[in-house]
Amino acid sequence: MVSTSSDISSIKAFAESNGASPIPSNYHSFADINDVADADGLAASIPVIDFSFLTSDDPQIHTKTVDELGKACAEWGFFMLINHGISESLMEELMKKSREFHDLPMEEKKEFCDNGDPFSPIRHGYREVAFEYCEKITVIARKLMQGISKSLGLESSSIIDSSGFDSGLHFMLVNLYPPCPQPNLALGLPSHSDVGFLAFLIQNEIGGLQVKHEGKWVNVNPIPNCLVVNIGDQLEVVSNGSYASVLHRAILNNKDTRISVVVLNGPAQDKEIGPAPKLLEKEKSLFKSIKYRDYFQVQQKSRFSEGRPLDQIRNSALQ
Ligand SMILES: O=C(O)CCC(=O)C(=O)O
Ligand SMILES: [Fe+2]
Repeated sequence: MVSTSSDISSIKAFAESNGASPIPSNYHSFADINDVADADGLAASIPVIDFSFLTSDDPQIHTKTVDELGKACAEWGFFMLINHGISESLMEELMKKSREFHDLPMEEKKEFCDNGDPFSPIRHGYREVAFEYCEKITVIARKLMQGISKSLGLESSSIIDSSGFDSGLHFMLVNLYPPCPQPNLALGLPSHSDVGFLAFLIQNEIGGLQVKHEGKWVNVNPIPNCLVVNIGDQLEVVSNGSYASVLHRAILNNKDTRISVVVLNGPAQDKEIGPAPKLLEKEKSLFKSIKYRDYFQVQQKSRFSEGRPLDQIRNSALQ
């Protein structure tokens, strides 16, 4: 259920206290709720990338995996990453702490908002676990960005260097979806694409993520312990549209609470991000260059609206 931070409490309280009654009409989602997933067969063909092959010293294995990565980005904008090296226990601990955070009394949660540094008041060791996990994700993201650059025919460090990735804006979202008495009337998160280069998602054992593929919603049933990785808007821009930032959404169920943790990696805020110049030697530029900070504002304002935020920086066909 989409909400501002001020009404998160009411959704959770509603789910906990009054779960059997109809959901308030302001949570009804009319846009694409009836556009149900009808392509379960496709779920089996979601690409799987083996991270240990990408980082292999064997040039043949590495090159083959770079090709597979490029294909996954071009055809799906999305893949499951296995053998990424993050321990099962760290991922479990992160999910546990995330649940504990959502279960804190509202008063205690408010301290997170009131304090300028969202991490400073975190109790129960959440900060340490979240930092450790995010650091590991950033190392993986860096390697993937190198592979993705190569798959586009660019130098491996090209996107990292030109975007200021190493001082980039990276952040973590922790989503909680309580059981919804009428999951056919509401969405957990409406269709959207993510800002930045790559988004990494893990979830508890409850499914709900769907991606749009060839016009159809496809259920994503992650392989245990894999990272679900999707392309964000800035990679679509840098690749000049070759790797589209995938539309995805979260659906609800009426039985179990679902949690997902998403880490987004992106450029430095003051960097102008546009299509890679080398690609424009042979192609027309599909996007205007814009500072990441400014795009971020655009994206936050229109994230769940009808048109896509990327449309606002798309060059018109007439140009
Ligand atoms: O919870 C999910 O499956 C999707 C979360 C998501 O897309 C997001 O936080 O941007
Ligand atoms: Fe997302």
